[in-house]
Amino acid sequence: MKISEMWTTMGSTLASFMFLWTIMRQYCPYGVQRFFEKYTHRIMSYFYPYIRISFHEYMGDRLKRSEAYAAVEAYLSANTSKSAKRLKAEMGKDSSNLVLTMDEYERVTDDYEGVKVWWVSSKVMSPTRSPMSYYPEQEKRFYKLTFHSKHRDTITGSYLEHVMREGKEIRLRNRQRKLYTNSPGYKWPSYKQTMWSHIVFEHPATFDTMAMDPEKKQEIIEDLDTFSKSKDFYARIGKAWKRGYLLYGPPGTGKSTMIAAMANLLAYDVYDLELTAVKDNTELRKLLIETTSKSIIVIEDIDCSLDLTGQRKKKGDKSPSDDEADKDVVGRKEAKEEGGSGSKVTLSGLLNFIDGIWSACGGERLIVFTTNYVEKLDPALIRRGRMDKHIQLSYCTFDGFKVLANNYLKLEAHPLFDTIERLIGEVKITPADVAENLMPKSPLDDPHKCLSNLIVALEEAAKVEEMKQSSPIKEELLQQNGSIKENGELHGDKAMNQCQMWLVNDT
Ligand SMILES: Nc1ncnc2c1ncn2[C@@H]1O[C@H](COP(=O)(O)OP(=O)(O)OP(=O)(O)O)[C@@H](O)[C@H]1O
Ligand SMILES: [Mg+2]
Repeated sequence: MKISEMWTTMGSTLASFMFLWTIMRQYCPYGVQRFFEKYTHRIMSYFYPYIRISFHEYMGDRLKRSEAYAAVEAYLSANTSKSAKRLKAEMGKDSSNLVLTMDEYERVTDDYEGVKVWWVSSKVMSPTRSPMSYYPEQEKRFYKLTFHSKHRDTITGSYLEHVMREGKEIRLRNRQRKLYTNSPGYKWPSYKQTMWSHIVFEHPATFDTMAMDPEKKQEIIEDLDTFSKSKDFYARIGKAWKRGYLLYGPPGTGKSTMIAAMANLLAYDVYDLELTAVKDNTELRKLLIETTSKSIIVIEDIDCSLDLTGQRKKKGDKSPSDDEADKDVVGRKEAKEEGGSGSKVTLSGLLNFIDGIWSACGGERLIVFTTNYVEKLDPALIRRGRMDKHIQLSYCTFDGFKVLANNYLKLEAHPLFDTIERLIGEVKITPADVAENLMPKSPLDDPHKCLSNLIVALEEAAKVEEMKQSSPIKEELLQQNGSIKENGELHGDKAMNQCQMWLVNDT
């Protein structure tokens, strides 16, 4: 018998067998079905000497996207996009180029040390849980690798290691850094939907553009650098690879800017956690699990986010100076209660979030809190181990001013610098205020004009300081009347007039 005839006979026999099997299945008891399936599989594998390995996008309870799947995706996008015929295009890093990956159900080949392997990208739709369920149908994507069984050791050993290593490197190179936020409001319950929504992170701040004491700046850079290279060290000392930073200081001193600079220095993603939008401690934990490594988890204005500060205080344990800040906290809480979406996150939930058992998953993460009122925070929240490094950001110094002058006006020296150096040592002015004065307001504003604006602002602020010291008028009174600061801007004239009026009334 000719070979072609043999194949034809075999094909038709198999087809008849499959047909019979389909009919039999309907009437066979389950046990008999299993028995047949098991042996069919064995017979098939005897004739079919190929091995298949699947890489599913979500494993287990689907809490996290599989790292292996992501690495394979990156590897294939770089190595096989030239041979694949159907491709998916996505915007790559810096939105400047397109990244091509294999489209679904596409098949490509790869060669490794003379061994040929096949990759197929595929997906299956998982059925909904019940006919009445409002869970949408889930897409389960996966890549399937097929190779001859005689190459088993090479493929499961060095080839897969090579794919993972290269895939991870490509992912790091092509990664668009992201700024995540936990979006409030109702979410359609779905396994696939993540707890975070994101946009591309494109903040231009760097440590070079930060106005602060140069030594302190260097110390922070070194600390961050050391942290990012300390994987083995953390493993050796038995600590989760994460570090807490507490940034505190008056408004406009650069806390948020520093977070952006940190993210840019280490090329990390940023997770901006809005605590008031987190329903309860369980949701907080889910959010934590969904963060990836190489990221900064930020909770801004931690003192205002929730009433975490007052929970351990007994009634009547308040100092009068606490009242001002407390108003903010209470105000927000009341607003939430009115809206009916109050958060049930507790202090202990937050403490566990930072260094509970779950906090170790993922690794290489910074947790950053910012606050204007460090003294109002619960000591447990900011103890070393949770918030390892406390960084105070303060009013602008002359060194800080020089950085800003260089950023805004490209000036390294100017005859007016001496005056500014003298004045800036006498008054408290935030870098945000200095920056605003240095900003050219019209095309005709030259550096001399901008520096003069700053000098005027500094002189007015100095006069106000002087009057405050020589009169019984309290600083709070001035600030309550909104005379010194309105929307974060320095209003010297207004403040001066107010002071003079009060002085006249006083005498
Ligand atoms: N140290 C600084 N170096 C450079 N620019 C700064 C610095 N501090 C503030 N600025 C400028 O002022 C603006 C406000 O700063 P930023 O938002 O970082 O202040 P903040 O400390 O986070 O204030 P808040 O406590 O109100 O959140 C920024 O856009 C930045 O341009
Ligand atoms: Mg801020």
